[in-house]
Amino acid sequence: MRHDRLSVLTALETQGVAPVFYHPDPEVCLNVIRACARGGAKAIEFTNRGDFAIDLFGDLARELQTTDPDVILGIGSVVDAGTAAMFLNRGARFIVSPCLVPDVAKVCNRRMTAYFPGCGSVTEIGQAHELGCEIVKLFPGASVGGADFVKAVMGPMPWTKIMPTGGVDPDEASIAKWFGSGIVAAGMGSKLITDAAVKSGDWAGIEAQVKQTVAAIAAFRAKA
Ligand SMILES: O=C(O)C(=O)C[C@H](O)[C@H](O)COP(=O)(O)O
Repeated sequence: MRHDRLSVLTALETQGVAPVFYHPDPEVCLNVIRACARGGAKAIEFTNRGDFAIDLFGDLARELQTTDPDVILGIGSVVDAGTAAMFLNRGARFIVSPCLVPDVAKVCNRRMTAYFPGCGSVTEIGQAHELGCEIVKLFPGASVGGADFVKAVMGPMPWTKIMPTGGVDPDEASIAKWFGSGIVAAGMGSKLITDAAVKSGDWAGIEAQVKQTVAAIAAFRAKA
């Protein structure tokens, strides 16, 4: 299945939550990724952590392209253009950074792939727009100003699409606060895919948590 830039952006906005995940064991990764997809989050950010994360990512992407072609696997924690290119060549459908790296934006634009740069200021968000980034990651979301920051940015720059990541909870109050501020999606790691669930192999629990989060976001949007 072809996942071009537009369909990746649309999928991410529609599901509203980007699961953020890393584990060194490929079987655990496949179980978590499939649980997220069954829960309604098919676009998933794997993070570039640990030795050989690139090889692990390539193996996962190759397997999923055959078994689960609707999964949209992206890579996070990419901070240089060379690494971005290597992940693109291993099947990454989108690239995420903790910071704003213009050279990564150029590589992604050359390959017509969505890039979500980490931004922590209005100036960085403006630079991301100039570099062609449709959605910017606010990172670390809860620490650089939270929902109040998003609301303030949306005043003078209402075309901005923000995806906070870092410290975002999946509960209803948190979803109301963040989505009420004008975000288009949120990255969620440790609160969505808990260490306890991963350690105990509770894939059904992860699926249920993702499903509940996607539904809560959809319900908030329907009301707003
Ligand atoms: O590595 C990345 O690309 C990151 O985005 C850093 C963290 O994994 C996320 O910020 C998740 O944060 P929590 O949802 O608070 O667990």
